Amino acid sequence: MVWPEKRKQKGVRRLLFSFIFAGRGLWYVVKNEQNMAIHLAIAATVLLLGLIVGVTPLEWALLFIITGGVIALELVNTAIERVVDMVSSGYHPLAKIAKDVAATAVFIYTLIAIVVGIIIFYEPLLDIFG
Ligand SMILES: Nc1ncnc2c1ncn2[C@@H]1O[C@H](COP(=O)(O)OP(=O)(O)OP(=O)(O)O)[C@@H](O)[C@H]1O
Repeated sequence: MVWPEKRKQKGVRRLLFSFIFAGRGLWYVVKNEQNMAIHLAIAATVLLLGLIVGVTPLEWALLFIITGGVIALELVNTAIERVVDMVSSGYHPLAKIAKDVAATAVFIYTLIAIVVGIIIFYEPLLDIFG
């Protein structure tokens, strides 16, 4: 099913509606999920740190992949949580598995992001503060 306000649109306007819906989704998660605020603050800090220490183009690419990846996974995690809440009333073992697995995906990617961040920033920060 396509939402009526988008179905009416064609071409570029339809694309524009997709961006508007995506923006609403992002805004919803930022407003309602404390974890997302934390992820965004860390992403901003990491990118600022990248500017300060002057990372290479390849390192910039990695930083965007890890920070964007954590944010994208948190969005998918929230979407899964909402769908599970919508279809399950009360406690259900499958609801628990779905939410736990989705949360684990965010957790594992976050751990990987931390390791990549340490690899990139360890030496430059040691040079500055060591
Ligand atoms: N309907 C349910 N049935 C069984 N277990 C559930 C159900 N809803 C949540 N749980 C369990 O409680 C945990 C927390 O669920 P919740 O919906 O609060 O997710 P959360 O990760 O804390 O969400 P948020 O990111 O909004 O804080 C889940 O990981 C799951 O183990």
